[in-house]
Amino acid sequence: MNNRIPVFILTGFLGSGKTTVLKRMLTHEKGLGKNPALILNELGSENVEKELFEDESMIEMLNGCICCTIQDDMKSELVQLLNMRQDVDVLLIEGTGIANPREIVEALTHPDLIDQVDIQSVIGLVDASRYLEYQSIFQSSKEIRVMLKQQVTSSTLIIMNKMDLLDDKKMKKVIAKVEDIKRKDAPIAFSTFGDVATEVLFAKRFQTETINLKENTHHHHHHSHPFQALKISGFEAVSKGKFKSWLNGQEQSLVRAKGYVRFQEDDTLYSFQYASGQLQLIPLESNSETCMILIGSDLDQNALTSSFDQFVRQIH
Ligand SMILES: Nc1nc2c(ncn2[C@@H]2O[C@H](COP(=O)(O)OP(=O)(O)OP(=O)(O)O)[C@@H](O)[C@H]2O)c(=O)[nH]1
Repeated sequence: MNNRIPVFILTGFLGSGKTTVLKRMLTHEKGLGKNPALILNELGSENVEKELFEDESMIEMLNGCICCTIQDDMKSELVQLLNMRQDVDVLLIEGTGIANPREIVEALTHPDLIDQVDIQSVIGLVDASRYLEYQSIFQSSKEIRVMLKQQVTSSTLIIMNKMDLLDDKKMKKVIAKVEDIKRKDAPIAFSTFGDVATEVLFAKRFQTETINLKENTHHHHHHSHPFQALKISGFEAVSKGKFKSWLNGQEQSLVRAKGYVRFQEDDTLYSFQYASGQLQLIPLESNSETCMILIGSDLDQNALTSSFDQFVRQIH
């Protein structure tokens, strides 16, 4: 008898589209009358995307990264969730943009869990519009190249996302690079906003028994991530134009930003997403405090806060 819960792991660099795909998967599963549970692992100290998943069974894991600091927490919370919620019939896990999915696989194959969960697929999102740049901008950082490579090589399905943001020539280059390192049996699906066919998305592509992580990939080292997440919160309504140009002006160090912002123009609270140099705003009916989570490499909190003050907080 096999009643292990199917698990899908979503991996991919910061802003590549994991949450976008996760939402599609949730909608699909719920449409089938299933009861999905989620594990979201955010880098910042607050999960600003919470409102997207209000009705779900969710374990939030903040302030860390599944792969190094809270792997054990994930394991014990998951055991607890599965004991408490006998009705969960599919589990979706989204790692942070800098998680090594192999470590998530490692946690899921722990003796306490292995009999309860059945990994279906490691779905790797690639931001096609930024793949080449990330490799070249960070040429000096071996860690980033290693991280991107780990995510691609561990994936059993690659989703090349953000196809709307690049031309054919660049696309060919990205495909060639990814083809070069991915698993031979991992197909590539091309997408815009994660619009991948559900048969492709939900196919079982992972065989727990054929991957021996213990021998190959587990390292008990304390590596430091080259990324940080900074939170700036409780600021006044800002000018929309200034906010955009401030974000664009941080191009050097800022890879990703998200949070809640209020604009002087209409005094409405927006949930914002900033990735690939693009700002997306969704108006909310909520009184949440404004906050910004900035994710990037070698961020200087003081410099960022004071520059934010200068450019955005000034009310003229
Ligand atoms: N233009 C464009 N934008 C996209 C596409 N897919 C996702 N986005 C946007 O990119 C931003 C980041 O997408 P998410 O799904 O939140 O990415 P993520 O991988 O979960 O990001 P992290 O939380 O940083 O790990 C959002 O504003 C999305 O709406 C796409 O195909 N094209």
